[in-house]
Amino acid sequence: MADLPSLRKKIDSLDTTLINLLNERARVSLDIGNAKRQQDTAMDKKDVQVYMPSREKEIYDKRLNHGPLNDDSLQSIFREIMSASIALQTDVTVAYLGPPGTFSHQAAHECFGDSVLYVPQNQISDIIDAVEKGNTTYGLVPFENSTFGSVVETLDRAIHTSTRIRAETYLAVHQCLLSNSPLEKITKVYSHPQGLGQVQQWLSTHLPDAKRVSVKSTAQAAEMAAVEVGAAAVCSAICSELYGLDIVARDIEHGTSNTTRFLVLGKSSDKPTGNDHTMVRFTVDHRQPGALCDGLKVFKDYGLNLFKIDSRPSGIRPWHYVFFVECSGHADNDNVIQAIQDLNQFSVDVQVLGSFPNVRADL
Ligand SMILES: O=C(O)C(=O)C[C@]1(C(=O)O)C=C[C@@H](O)C=C1
Repeated sequence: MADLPSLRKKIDSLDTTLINLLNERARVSLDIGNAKRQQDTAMDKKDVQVYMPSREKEIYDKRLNHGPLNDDSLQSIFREIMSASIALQTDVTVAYLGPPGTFSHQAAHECFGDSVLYVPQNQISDIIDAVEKGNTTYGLVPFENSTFGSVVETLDRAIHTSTRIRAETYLAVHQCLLSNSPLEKITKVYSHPQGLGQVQQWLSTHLPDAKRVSVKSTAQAAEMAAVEVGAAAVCSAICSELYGLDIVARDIEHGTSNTTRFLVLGKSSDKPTGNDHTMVRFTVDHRQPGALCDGLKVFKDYGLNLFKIDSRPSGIRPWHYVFFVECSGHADNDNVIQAIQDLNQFSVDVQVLGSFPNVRADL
């Protein structure tokens, strides 16, 4: 084997080649950005889409990794290459549920990397407002958790939105109990309702008498617990350093594989990849017997698989609901177009909330 100085010389030379290649790639990315702007002259320049989940999936899927780097390491490296790439094409901002240290912050970072600007928002509806008003390029919202279910704040705001889903991303969620008081002195526990829901069994066993207080986010809970004796927060371990709190207990979520699914929102969806999902929102006239059943049957008629159904009160009158349905396919696919057309016969206010590449290997 060669000696250390000559191996390091080899690394130096490879680094120079890598930097040159990365800059060559960056120049092509700048050209892509200009081509996108020229393609759609009618579009407000601000609205040109630089984040292309369909293209990223293609890049990740076709990469032939012969090692010794493992796939996860390579994925992280490419994540940062593409983060720098989109930031070259335009100034990208991503709104997320703040303050820093929330699981949303981590999910946004895993999706967009280091080179974009993250803008914390006080509540989920503010994220959607920011995308709608054009105050941010993209927004990331929590959609559902594998343990505690749908994030109702997201659904309720999604009843009235002109934003479109552009991508989905999943994050493994490990909840911790953070406090500057020992467990036996904790009388109050702050968290987002999802955080409290995911750890309710643990709290019932270990802190049955502590008051549970819902706040706007897990990191806000940490901020509050940091200035109150006897208070704790259910949040990410990252908040320990960020807000100066001790980790009293780790991994207190119920069950295994606690995972949260997030949606990336923008002004438009991306193009089909061949493995996409579409989210549709509609209401039915419940005085018409079988209206919901007939509405759902159209998906079967066109060979579309259904993955998720949610309903939320419409806010129009009591016992009137808005339905959210997630099906296979892309809104530009013929069978999805036809299914939506038929759905209009059985329901009102049908709205496609967006199509996005499916990133789950099991679907
Ligand atoms: O192909 C594009 O549309 C690009 O903008 C280039 C590029 C890349 O760097 O490869 C950049 C960001 C996108 O999310 C996907 C791909």
